[in-house]
Amino acid sequence: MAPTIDTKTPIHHDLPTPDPETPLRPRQPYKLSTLCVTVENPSMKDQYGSSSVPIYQSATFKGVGNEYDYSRSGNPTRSHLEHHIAKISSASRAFAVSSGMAALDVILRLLKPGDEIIAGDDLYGGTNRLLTFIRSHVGVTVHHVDTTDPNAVIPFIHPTKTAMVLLESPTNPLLKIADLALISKEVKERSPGAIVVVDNTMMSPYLQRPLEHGADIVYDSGTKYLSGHHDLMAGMITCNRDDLAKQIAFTINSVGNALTPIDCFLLLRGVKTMAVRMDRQQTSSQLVATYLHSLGFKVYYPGLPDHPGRDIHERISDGNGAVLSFETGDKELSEKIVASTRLWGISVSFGCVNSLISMPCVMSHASIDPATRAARGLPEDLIRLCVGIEDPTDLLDDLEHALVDAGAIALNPQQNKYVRVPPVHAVLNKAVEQLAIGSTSKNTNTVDREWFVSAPGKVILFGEHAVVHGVTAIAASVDLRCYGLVSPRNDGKMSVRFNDIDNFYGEWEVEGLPWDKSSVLSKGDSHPDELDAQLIEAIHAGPLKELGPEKSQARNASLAFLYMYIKLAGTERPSVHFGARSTLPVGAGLGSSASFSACAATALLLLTHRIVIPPIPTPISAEHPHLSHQGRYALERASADEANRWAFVAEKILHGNPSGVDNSVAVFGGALTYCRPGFGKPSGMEGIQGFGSLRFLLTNSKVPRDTKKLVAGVGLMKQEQPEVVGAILEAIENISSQAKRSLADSSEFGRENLLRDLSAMINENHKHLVSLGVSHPSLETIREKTAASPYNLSTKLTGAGGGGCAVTLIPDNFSEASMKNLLVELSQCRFDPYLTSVGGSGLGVLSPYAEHRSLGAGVSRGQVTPPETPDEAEDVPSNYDSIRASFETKSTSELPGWAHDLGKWLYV
Ligand SMILES: Nc1ncnc2c1ncn2[C@@H]1O[C@H](COP(=O)(O)OP(=O)(O)OP(=O)(O)O)[C@@H](O)[C@H]1O
Ligand SMILES: C[C@@](O)(CCO)CC(=O)[O-]
Repeated sequence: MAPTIDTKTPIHHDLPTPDPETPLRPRQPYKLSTLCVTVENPSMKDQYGSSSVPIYQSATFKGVGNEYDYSRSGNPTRSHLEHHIAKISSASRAFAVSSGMAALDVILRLLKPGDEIIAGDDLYGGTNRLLTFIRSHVGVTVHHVDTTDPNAVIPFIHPTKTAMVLLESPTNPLLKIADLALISKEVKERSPGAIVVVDNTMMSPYLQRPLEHGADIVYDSGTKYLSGHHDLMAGMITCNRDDLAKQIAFTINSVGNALTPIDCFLLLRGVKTMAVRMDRQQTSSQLVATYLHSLGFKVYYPGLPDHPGRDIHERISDGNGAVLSFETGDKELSEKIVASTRLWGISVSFGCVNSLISMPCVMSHASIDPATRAARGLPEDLIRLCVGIEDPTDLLDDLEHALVDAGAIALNPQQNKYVRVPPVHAVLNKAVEQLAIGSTSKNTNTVDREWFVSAPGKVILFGEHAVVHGVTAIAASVDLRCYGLVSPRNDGKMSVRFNDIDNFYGEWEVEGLPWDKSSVLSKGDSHPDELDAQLIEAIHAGPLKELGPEKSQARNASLAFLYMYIKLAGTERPSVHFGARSTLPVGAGLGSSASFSACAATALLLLTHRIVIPPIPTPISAEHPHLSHQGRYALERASADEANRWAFVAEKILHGNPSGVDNSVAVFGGALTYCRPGFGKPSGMEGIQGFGSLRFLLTNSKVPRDTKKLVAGVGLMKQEQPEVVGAILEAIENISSQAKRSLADSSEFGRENLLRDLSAMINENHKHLVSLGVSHPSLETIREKTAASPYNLSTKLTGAGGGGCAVTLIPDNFSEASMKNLLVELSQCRFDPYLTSVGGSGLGVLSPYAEHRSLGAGVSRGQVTPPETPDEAEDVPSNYDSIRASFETKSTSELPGWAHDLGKWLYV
């Protein structure tokens, strides 16, 4: 069957420039983006006026001598697509086939044995593979040359033998630029019969139309930008020469690789949005390229000022596209970066609305053998980025996290910005970490066994108790912290000291602990959801058997620590001491247990190398703006997540049924909304802005209470009166979500309105907590005192209630004199009032690097002997100066300043 395509009559492009309305108001031709979205073919009007081209899903058409008879030869949906692509490609003819490679195959069938091709040396791997095939099976000679240099092409042009010059610009993946116009001219002058073919996939017709620059045939993989969604495969061939169009149509019809009607439909739909997609994608690409370039990576992108082909590219194209690549200097490092991204999908191909990352040498270009890759200058460590339409901030943030996780960049605390780590160091550092992680030998490095950590307490503004049952809570860190220090012993014992709980000291033989009652967790394993009841029982019956009910606080804290020690240190069993100290009131609703849990978990995770501190970055000269760092993020997110998971384990031991909000604030700091998983709705935490500017008064009623019991009490009430409690939970959820909205829109909303609304919500939330039975007369007294004239303040209980602390919102216009009076009044009632700021840093670790330590600040070995401490420190190597003695003897008020002065703290 002959193709139905009429190759003689050029396509009449629709949407011609409109006539001027008056000579004074000339009208411009429509822009390409308008043409892209307007799919109209004046010679194929739809009988029903459908606004979208219908899918003619029919293999055959009835009748004889009609325009369409068999879909291999022609199909109305395909005709529409071909007409449209021709229109936006400055072409008279277009052909749609089943893939980009099918398009090239059709084009290469123009060749005959003995012909010569000149092709680029940085071609897509699939192109290369097909060229190799036709070389051996058709007897065509292929010359690979650097087409970025027209002078390199000229010597290969033979007046009669050169049948085809195959060009790509920019090339994939090195983004080399070929002067399509100049090469076309040179070829035509020297070998008039040669055909110039351009693979335009990297640019799409929206950004580059090589037919306008002298090319004879252009092809595109329609799978990429033309369709834009990676939901179809297609190839497009365009040309302006009838002789070539005839041969191409003949081949497509003979081979039967024309595009199916449904794919034609999808492709046509995709093309309509191509202009907006490409605009967004290339704007983001420019940001990504600039960012990587500023870090000192070798970046290939024509939008960068130092790109060698930039001038030529600007002349022949309308934009820089959305593919770029960069070198890291090390293949292994590149593999780590690629594996560490979350938003950037690891995938071959490009042109999709989603961003992709790949390593050409192991993916799209793997079909080129390594020697050839090397000969063509394709770096093995090259990473290709294909930028999508996601928010560029997220793309940059994800990339930055991947670079940090892989060790390619690291925070330079002096400069407070990320800088590139020279590749050798990055790989070495990571190798050292790996070694440490993989080590099973007893740790002999003393410094490796001293870790000083700290974590903040929290104030819950809305949603305590309800959060345990799936309601969203709003909480923020407070400027009171727990500190944890793990330090070495060398006598086969392990010990704990809890200064804040009657200065409790406990000591055990390491080998005497109930190791056999615990299943050892492998390095990569997470703790299961359920606590190991057998281990808990064994710890109670063994190491803790002497601690009676009067020592329940110490017993619980020791249990939490021993449990994690046995679970985490099972293979190493280091002889260490752990001390905890807090500037927070213990058991008062300000999250003392969560900050203790975060400290104990983190110290143990560092001790057992399950989390590691990022290597010290080596500064480079190039400045670059830090994208996400706001005084935090010096500790990697993965480490923070792991610390948070284990802090939650300790919280379970201390609390019974914690929601996880307290430990999340202790680890991540700031202010956040938190919703516990498992309630059939979106869970997790989200940072909130606008909280940090609020002022709060915390008042400790000093009435002791037990969070575990209070939480269990609400749980019981829920079981007994599900409807009553359900309604309360719903009301609290409404408060939280309204508060979240108000805080998020505070600038629009107005500060005064925000404070007024928050006050009202505080009162309402407290009433619901009263209904849940978790208030206390002392808390009601604090409420009355703060609500009375002239203060008129709103107060609610915070945390578990039943005593503990109340939180009062302080309006901006609250006078200092009133504050003074209120503080006096509350103190006279024997309460402890405390003005606090919220939203500070989360988990912190004192940097282990000598460069970050302040000499002398913490050194006290031999100066002070901690009370009741055995002399085990004598066994510690003499070149080691522990900070333990000072840690255990500083007064609570001195503690934060002393810790701060020890050196650089790295925060989550
Ligand atoms: N500095 C510390 N040293 C040792 N153990 C501590 C320390 N801080 C808290 N704990 C442990 O946490 C327990 C207190 O937890 P509890 O949940 O009752 O209070 P909270 O966490 O301050 O209040 P909330 O959970 O309502 O915020 C203590 O009994 C102790 O076991
Ligand atoms: C009472 C509670 O909601 C907050 C304790 O600070 C318990 C929890 O969420 O784990």
